Amino acid sequence: MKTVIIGTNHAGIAAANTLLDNYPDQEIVMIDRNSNLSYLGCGTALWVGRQIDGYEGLFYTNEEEFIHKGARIHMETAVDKIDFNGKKVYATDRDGKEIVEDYDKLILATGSRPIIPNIPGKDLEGLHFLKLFQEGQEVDKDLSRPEVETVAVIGAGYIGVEIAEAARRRGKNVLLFDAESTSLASYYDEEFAKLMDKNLEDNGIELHFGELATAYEGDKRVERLVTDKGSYDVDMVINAIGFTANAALGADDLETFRNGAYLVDNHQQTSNPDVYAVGDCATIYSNALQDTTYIALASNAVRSGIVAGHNIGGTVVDAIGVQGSNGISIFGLDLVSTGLSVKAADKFGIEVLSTEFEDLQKPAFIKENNEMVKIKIVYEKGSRRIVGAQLASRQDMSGTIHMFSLAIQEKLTIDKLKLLDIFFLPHFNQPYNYITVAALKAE
Ligand SMILES: Cc1cc2nc3c(=O)[nH]c(=O)nc-3n(C[C@H](O)[C@H](O)[C@H](O)COP(=O)(O)OP(=O)(O)OC[C@H]3O[C@@H](n4cnc5c(N)ncnc54)[C@H](O)[C@@H]3O)c2cc1C
Ligand SMILES: NC(=O)C1=CN([C@@H]2O[C@H](COP(=O)(O)OP(=O)(O)OC[C@H]3O[C@@H](n4cnc5c(N)ncnc54)[C@H](O)[C@@H]3O)[C@@H](O)[C@H]2O)C=CC1
Repeated sequence: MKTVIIGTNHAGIAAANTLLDNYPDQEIVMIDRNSNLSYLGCGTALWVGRQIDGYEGLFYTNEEEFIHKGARIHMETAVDKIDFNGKKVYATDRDGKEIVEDYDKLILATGSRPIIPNIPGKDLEGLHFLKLFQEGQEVDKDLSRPEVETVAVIGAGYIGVEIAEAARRRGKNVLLFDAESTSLASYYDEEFAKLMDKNLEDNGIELHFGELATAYEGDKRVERLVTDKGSYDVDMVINAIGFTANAALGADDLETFRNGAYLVDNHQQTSNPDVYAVGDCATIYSNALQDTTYIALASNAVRSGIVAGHNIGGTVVDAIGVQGSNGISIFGLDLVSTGLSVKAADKFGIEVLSTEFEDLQKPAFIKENNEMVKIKIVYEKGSRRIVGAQLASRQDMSGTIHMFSLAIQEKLTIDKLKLLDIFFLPHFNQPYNYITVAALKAE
């Protein structure tokens, strides 16, 4: 059987490796218009901010590995059209030559692309987006120019906050804009987002929230950013206002979600049984929402690629849904969340209650490495099942959010959490630790 995979980044790679490592009878063809693959975008802010030596370690595989495994791979080759009835993919390679690949099964792993602010001045130099490795290189080059003193970042979501920190670490004046009233508004309730806002301000980043960019101004290169509240002299602008699914290739032939992403079932199959979609170009099931949604994360891209690979290979594997777990670490402040915030639950019409607590991670007699932790647990009013959790600390709490991710997945109630067996050792936590106390406080 021959499977063609369009898109060879995190989702396409996971699907290809699953097929190549487990199903030797499979013929695999991979196609991507980019010149590189497996780049960890999450590392861009780290190397641009000089927190890691360079970008070399941010690629975890390469073209040769797939050739070695027996795949055929066309890089710098853009798919222009798919004939879903004739089961053929039409592409153009780097020399302008047409490539035609027929398929038995097709995997769409075409990912996402940045949303472009629809405002005047879009053709000026000095305007950046941050999706591809090449775009990270451009941002890094611009930041290296001494005449670039002031940087505007539009969008205070994950990318915007991370790249604002990076530009600040490079000694630039940084203005961070967002349409919402706080940073990270899609992921955290206000009392958590405001911790990040203060952290950003304490590190010299100028916040402009509830402010919408209306124009880029300048001669050849951007010189001013105009918003609905003012006009700011800037030397470069980084746009980070979200991603949209790259689903144009199948939009006329496959069922799509309200945001244009390919609708898939729990085998990653689209409305065409021979066509699968994975990663940022596809929908995903949220266990918190108990509904189909869209969450563009590498963690989801990898898992959906694995599910598609096994189902095509012949092993029935059901996707188990996700919670949208995510985390961010900025100037030493860590925020992690999973499932729904109260604000997100309200937006989706889910009636919830919440319980909060804040305490030192360990007993006060532990003087070293003992930071405050703030926790909020969100649970559904009727069922009392946990639907979300948020944590903030200068200490690593990723293990805790993984536990809450499982709790949401398994529909654990807040009442079941109250007496959960959580070990005590003063080196690690308190006898009454913050999870237990927050749960015990729940009404
Ligand atoms: C700066 C940044 C930081 C991030 N940090 C994190 C993080 O910390 N944690 C996290 O979970 N997620 C993070 N993400 C999100 C994560 O990178 C994406 O969710 C992930 O890349 C999705 O993988 P994908 O393979 O589905 O899509 P993509 O990575 O978008 O890859 C799609 C591929 O398809 C190719 N393609 C598209 N159309 C065609 C066509 N017509 N012909 C040929 N090839 C085509 C593209 O060239 C691309 O290589 C970050 C993203 C960015 C930009
Ligand atoms: N640590 C992590 O897990 C990371 C995850 N990612 C993922 O990559 C994807 C893309 O990240 P982002 O681009 O940061 O998207 P995002 O959705 O996280 O943030 C977009 C931000 O732009 C704001 N915005 C939207 N339109 C605007 C406008 N016209 N003017 C001003 N602000 C506007 C929104 O309010 C939002 O805060 C997301 O799915 C994100 O989860 C990215 C980086 C790190």
